[in-house]
Amino acid sequence: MLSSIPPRIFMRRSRSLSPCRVFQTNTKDAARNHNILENAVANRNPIVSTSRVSRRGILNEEAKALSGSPAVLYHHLAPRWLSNLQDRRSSWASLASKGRNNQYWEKNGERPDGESGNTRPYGLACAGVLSTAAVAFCFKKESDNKGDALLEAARTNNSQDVSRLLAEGVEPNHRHRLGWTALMVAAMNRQHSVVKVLLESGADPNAGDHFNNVYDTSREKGIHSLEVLVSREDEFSSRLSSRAGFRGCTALHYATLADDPLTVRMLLEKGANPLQTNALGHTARAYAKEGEIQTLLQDWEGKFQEVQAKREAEERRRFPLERRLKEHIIGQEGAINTVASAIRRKENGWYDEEHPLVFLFLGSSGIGKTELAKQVARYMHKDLKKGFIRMDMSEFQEKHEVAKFIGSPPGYVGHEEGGQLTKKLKACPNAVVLFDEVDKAHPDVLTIMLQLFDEGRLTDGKGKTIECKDAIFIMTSNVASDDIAQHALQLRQEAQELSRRKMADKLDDVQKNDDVTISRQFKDAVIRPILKAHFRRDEFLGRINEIVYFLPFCPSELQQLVSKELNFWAKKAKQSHDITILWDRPVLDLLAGGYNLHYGARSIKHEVERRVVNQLAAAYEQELLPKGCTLRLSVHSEDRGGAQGQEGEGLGQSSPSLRLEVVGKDSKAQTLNIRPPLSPGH
Ligand SMILES: Nc1ncnc2c1ncn2[C@@H]1O[C@H](COP(=O)(O)OP(=O)(O)OP(=O)(O)O)[C@@H](O)[C@H]1O
Repeated sequence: MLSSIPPRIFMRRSRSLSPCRVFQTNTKDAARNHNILENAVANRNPIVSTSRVSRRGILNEEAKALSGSPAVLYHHLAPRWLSNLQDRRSSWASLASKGRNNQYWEKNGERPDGESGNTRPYGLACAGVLSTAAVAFCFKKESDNKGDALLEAARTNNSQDVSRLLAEGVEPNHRHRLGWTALMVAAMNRQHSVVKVLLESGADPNAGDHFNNVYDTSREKGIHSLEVLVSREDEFSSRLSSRAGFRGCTALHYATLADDPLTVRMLLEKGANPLQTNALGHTARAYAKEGEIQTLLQDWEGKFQEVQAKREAEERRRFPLERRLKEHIIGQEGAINTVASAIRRKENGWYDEEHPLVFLFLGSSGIGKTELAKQVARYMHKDLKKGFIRMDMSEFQEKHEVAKFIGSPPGYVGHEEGGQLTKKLKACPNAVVLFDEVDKAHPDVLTIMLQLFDEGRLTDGKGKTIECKDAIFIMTSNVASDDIAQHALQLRQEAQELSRRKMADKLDDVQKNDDVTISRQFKDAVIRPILKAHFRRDEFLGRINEIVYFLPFCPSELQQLVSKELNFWAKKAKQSHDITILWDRPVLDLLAGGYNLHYGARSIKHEVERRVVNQLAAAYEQELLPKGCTLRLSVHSEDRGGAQGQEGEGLGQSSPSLRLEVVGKDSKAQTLNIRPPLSPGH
């Protein structure tokens, strides 16, 4: 029977239990401590479920209370282990005898096939395999595993061994197979000299623990929970609760839990971030006892915030928002500058704090209105998902749909659900909120939006008020988009005419510039009246901080859009099929010809898919593209019909078409003869 117990459990070190001692315990104690494991399973993560952070919840109170007396600790823990082992042993035996080996054991041993009808031999075989697996598992942690030796030396405060191992090239951030680092072990066990050596050797004080709790880790790693518990207590610390969540805890969190001001100070001085939170969102200070560590962390948080603010300001100066936005958005310089300036005013405190920032993005479809809003959200909230709220206002065209927006009042259907906007704003009151196609919203919805823009707060159907003065609201609309596009095209034509004339007159100040600016006069005389007629309320338009104009793309921007698309597909071809795609400038011009003013960048995407990606897919299907080949795209304009089937275009046309060639190792190109998918021979 004993052979089915992982031998590792018998090999616990002095701090825990020796095998003989385990079995010397009296059964009365065992009964008292019975079912600890099951209770723990039933209550997986008490820390998550309680909103209040408590040291007591995370520290293993039993061990903490008894830590001063090893003898008492032994007597306390021994029955618990005995009872757990007995429980496990009987459950393994029963599983084995039923021929239902569990996942853990399947991982460690081979399950014989085809023995479903003969459960007894299978059960015995399993028991044998289980014990073999357990032995193998025990020996897996060999002393020659230098990374693990480092962890062990950190735990036992053997700074000489730590230094030697580091000098031999062991990675200072080496992790235990269950997720923690040597620095965390040393911090939790108050091993000051080891903490010092590790920090000096480059151990990262901000690395977070991958271990969450015994049960999650057991599931994730496919290791038995008892085994995980033993490892955590033996190789990390027995002072911590097996149920609390530790994922993301740094060495600073552990030093705080260990109530060790010296280590806390050492870590802070070596760059530990006191504002860093664990997976539960708690900083180290949340686990500090009142007193020295609490004050120390509070002081450093203040210092850190100052340094962080300075660093961010410096970063903004070095890499201004305009440049960041231009990395993702082609053209639309005027729109980018307007938005970036407004955000800069807000970030630097040069704005009206009583009102949120409100933009109206105007322009035709597919020219980057939504994309700009997304990039602003990304800048403001990094990659935080809830920092960007998108509301499709065409869903709020009817009067009764106001309820969907902010929630129904008490007694009405859907009251409990709450409103779509209010729910999301509650989760992130300073989000970037996009109201797409705002012109489609019902006037009653606009009234609510006006209140939101005006007061920077919103009351939901349950009567709860959400303060959102720090939010950024962006409305988009296609209203007046044709007028804007026509005006921009006209301005561009005039600018080109002017530069042509200047060139002809050999004047110096010729500007080769496709950028045009919508004139104030056009805005006042054309756009304002259209908006007024549409929204029918001056106060609504009056609350908009900036009306931002998006203009149709000029030829050079279209080429950039085509390049962006081709690069996207080339990357995909390389990653998925090891095919290299090359193209030249005329290809960009040819594909840019597919631009449609009404569909914007979407028409370019579509053109690239139609003329390039469809051909690639057909060629691949017909096995014309061997793995590792190079494919060249070029424009072919001879009046000889072109390679049959290329792009599926007709024969005998003189209009330029796209040619796909495979370039061989000898640099010779061979035109692909792609059969149209519907050809009879296919
Ligand atoms: N200026 C641009 N630079 C780069 N990509 C763009 C640009 N404009 C549009 N796109 C791309 O085209 C697609 C559609 O763009 P977006 O959603 O921003 O259009 P929109 O102006 O909001 O149009 P709609 O009014 O139809 O919502 C996106 O994939 C986007 O990445």
